[in-house]
Amino acid sequence: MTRKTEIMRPIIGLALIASVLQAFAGPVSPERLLNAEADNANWLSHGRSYREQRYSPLDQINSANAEQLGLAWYFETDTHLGLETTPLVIDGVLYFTGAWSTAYAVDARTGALLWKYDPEVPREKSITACCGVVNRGLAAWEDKLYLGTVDGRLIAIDQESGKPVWSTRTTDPTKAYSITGAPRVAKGLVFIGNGGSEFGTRGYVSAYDANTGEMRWRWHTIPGNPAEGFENEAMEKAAATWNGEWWQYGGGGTVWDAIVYDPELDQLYLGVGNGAPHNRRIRSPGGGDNLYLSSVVALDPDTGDYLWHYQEVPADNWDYTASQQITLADITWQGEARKVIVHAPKAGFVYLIDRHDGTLLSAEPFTTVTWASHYDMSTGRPVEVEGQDYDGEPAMVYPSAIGGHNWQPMAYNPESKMLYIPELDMGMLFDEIKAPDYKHLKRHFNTGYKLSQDALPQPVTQGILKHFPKSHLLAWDVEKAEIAWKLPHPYIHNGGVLATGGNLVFQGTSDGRFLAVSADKGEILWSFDAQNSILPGPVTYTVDGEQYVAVGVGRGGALTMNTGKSYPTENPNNRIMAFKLQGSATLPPAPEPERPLPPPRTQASEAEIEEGRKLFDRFCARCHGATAVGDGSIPDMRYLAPIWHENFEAVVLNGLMEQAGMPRFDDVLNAKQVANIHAYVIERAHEDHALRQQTGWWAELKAKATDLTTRVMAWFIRLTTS
Ligand SMILES: O=C(O)c1cc(C(=O)O)c2c(n1)C(=O)C(=O)c1cc(C(=O)O)[nH]c1-2
Ligand SMILES: [Ca+2]
Repeated sequence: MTRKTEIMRPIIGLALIASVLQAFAGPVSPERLLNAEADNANWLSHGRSYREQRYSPLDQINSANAEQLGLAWYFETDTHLGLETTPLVIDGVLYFTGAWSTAYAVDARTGALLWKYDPEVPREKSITACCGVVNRGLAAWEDKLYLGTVDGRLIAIDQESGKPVWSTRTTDPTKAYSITGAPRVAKGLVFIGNGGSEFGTRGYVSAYDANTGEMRWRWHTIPGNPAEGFENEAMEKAAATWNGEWWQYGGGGTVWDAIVYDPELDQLYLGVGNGAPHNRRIRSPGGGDNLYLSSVVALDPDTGDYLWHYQEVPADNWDYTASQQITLADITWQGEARKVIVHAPKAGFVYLIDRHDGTLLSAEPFTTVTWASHYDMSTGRPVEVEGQDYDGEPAMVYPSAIGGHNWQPMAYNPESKMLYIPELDMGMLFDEIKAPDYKHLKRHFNTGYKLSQDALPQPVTQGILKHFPKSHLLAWDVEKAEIAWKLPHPYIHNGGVLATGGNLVFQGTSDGRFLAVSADKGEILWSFDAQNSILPGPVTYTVDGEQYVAVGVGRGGALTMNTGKSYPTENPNNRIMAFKLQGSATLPPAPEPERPLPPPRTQASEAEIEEGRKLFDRFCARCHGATAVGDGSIPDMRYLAPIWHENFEAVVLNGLMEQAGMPRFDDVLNAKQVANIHAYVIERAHEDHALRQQTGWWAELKAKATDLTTRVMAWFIRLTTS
């Protein structure tokens, strides 16, 4: 080596560091987003980079020192209605969202609040948020952040001040649309979809100018009424795969979570949702694949023109959305280098899809799957199992409508080619409502099967001991298309995943533990008691050279609201918690739950209470929980204070508490029916109270089981208390 190069070396080094620092500071420029994977200090977009792998190379916290992790700080939001957010981390600031589509900015080192932006969503909107008034996060572009609101607005916020810059309506307010997903940004455009298929909507994605909010294009995922003409050729082609008058029911296909830009191939991928109603015989009598339901669709990001699609579940019948996280990877598949989409949606298979043209390379089950035996690789189509379509006969189907994996983010390590999936191994009984009895209700679930606590696996008839609902953290070897290891969790519906270069995988659990797990072996190395369930995906970042891991804590969303609480103390407000090595902050003790005594039993007959139970299952359980066991995010019907019993009818029928988010039900219920629901709720309160009066280990176990539910537990309780 010459003397000159020896002198040059540190100078070049310094210049490199300076240019890297420059690239990684200030507004979130297009270049910064394209290079997000190398920007270890930050978490610039929903899935960390455009490839949405949720992998960070940071290794200061690693499998050798993870047991020294501790709480660095926590930030308490002012609601308890569910936290599904993935925070963005931009130059020392965390930007995240909470219930009612509220956005927050906090100091990444201390958790101190910098600003809060509340878009003031009208509270009556809660009725058409299928799965809670939750929000999964923000997108950043230059000096702005983008927020989708549960009432269907897309809002640009100034990053520094938290003040709105522009706002636009992306949905028709007279229809049951909602937004829970994070917007995505690329090429100066903000992409946003919506939810609402359970109520009967037609899905679409829109692109808006990031600076002005002007709409550039909109692409519907399914055809509308052919008599009104088709928006494009893709819709005309799709219409040939539908029958009947599907547009009367909306048809579905909402893009409520995954939208991913592929900078290498300059394509935009949509995860398209389920059919509306779920029951295909009502939705499209006469059959058909019902394109583009349950498909991954590729569009031209500039124009919204259709490029290709792959339909994972033709003629969806089970709420099998393809909306779940889309991850981009470069792998070797059967000896060839391939650019693939790695997808593990509700239907229970890991799909490898070629990003060039949508060719299916592999589809292998990662959980119990009974609806299809396998995929025919010559056609790319699933082979459905007879009887699983619940045509005439009820059928226990795996996965359930919640899916083998839902919105909880997974993580993919591009070095080891390992995918970490928060899995749910659970089935559900589909019991069809036949076409003449089916009534479409505007503000309520329209599934085409019975919504009942009896939809749960029944121990005797369904071999429950073999098929007790379970949940695992799965390590899936993508190139081998098989499970590498499985970490079982004690309860269902666990949180999203983060993978790091420190041989670690982070995941929160339903029973309130935040875990560091060794990535190679699946061993729990560290665990923290977070006092509440953890559902979203964690993120990691550095400030002043120190690595942090942050995660949202709090119940809410489809599954916890329906299955009840799995944490024994009262749920505190939703929080963001950040951890670091030697972190020494502590949480105040969680309060004990208050359990007011139930009022005297009513005069209602057994038949009336049973009628109340059915109505509760149909209209109330999706938020207040099966068997009226609440998850703590909204009032638990077993522990209502006297004032709510006195005003029960006014609350349920007349919207007395509408401004707090409790919808009115006078469109579907009358006073007599509400009285029956009330009688059922009081009965459940007495059952619960009696259970808690008993002593001994058996009684204790049962009392515990009433909170630590899963609906199977609910069934068990009903059996053992009746
Ligand atoms: O079809 C739809 O429009 C739609 C929307 C959403 C949503 O926006 O949250 C969910 C679902 N479906 C869904 O099927 C589902 O399991 C689900 C879970 C959750 C959640 O936040 O926990 N949302 C949704
Ligand atoms: Ca759905």
